[in-house]
Amino acid sequence: MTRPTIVAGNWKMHGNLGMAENLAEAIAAGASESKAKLIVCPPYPYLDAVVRALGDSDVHVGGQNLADQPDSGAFTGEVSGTMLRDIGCWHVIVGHSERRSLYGESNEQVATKFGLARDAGLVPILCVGETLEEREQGQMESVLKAQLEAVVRMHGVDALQDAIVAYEPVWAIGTGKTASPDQAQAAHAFLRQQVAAHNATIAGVLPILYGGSVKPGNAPELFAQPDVDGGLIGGASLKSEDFLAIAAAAS
Ligand SMILES: O=C(CO)COP(=O)(O)O
Repeated sequence: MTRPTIVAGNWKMHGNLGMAENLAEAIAAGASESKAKLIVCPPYPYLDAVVRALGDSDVHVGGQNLADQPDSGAFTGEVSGTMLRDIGCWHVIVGHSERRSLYGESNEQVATKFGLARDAGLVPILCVGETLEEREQGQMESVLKAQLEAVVRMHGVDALQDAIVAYEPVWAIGTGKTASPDQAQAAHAFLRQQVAAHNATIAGVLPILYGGSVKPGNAPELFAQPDVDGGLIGGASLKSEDFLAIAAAAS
């Protein structure tokens, strides 16, 4: 079964308007070389400028988060999936480990956001991953299962049909410590098996990206793993040359 190869950049809370526009323009200029589908996720205030800077390139834009409330209402400081779709986003990251750990998002809250993203017409990028402590205590599989199953329980496995999963081991995020290709493959295969237990067809076409200190140097061996369908890139997505080099590794 064929799955799309996807390389997504999570810019996190970095940059300024000029940097966001320049980065988007440089990525748009190099995107036609890439066989992988490219997505960039800038901070909220720069989304509109990045959508414009990308013009009619094939690069899609995503939010980094969305409200756990539908459409609109008295929710100061929040941004709904409908608003993201309205300004030209096609994707949104849900359940990034920084949201889970720094802002206390539970598996259920992440699952709620996942459903609202889909309702708004966005393709959610569901992040899952274990901490170092959980891995060392042999809990990797149970953590991944709980994070994934919260979504399936709330929305059914069909909700994974137009979705992306990103395996991001917390210990590899921003640490320079990448999962080995074998470690990534084992986690990705486990996640795919979990989905297959509900529906093998959906599992077969579900893109599962790896995230955590991906760089141009380590991307080829990670992306060569059979269940690794691309990457969710943090630090290296802030330099167009690095992001495009990673994209080339996924082609
Ligand atoms: O958190 C990440 C992407 O969402 C990964 O970040 P780094 O690539 O900086 O480790």
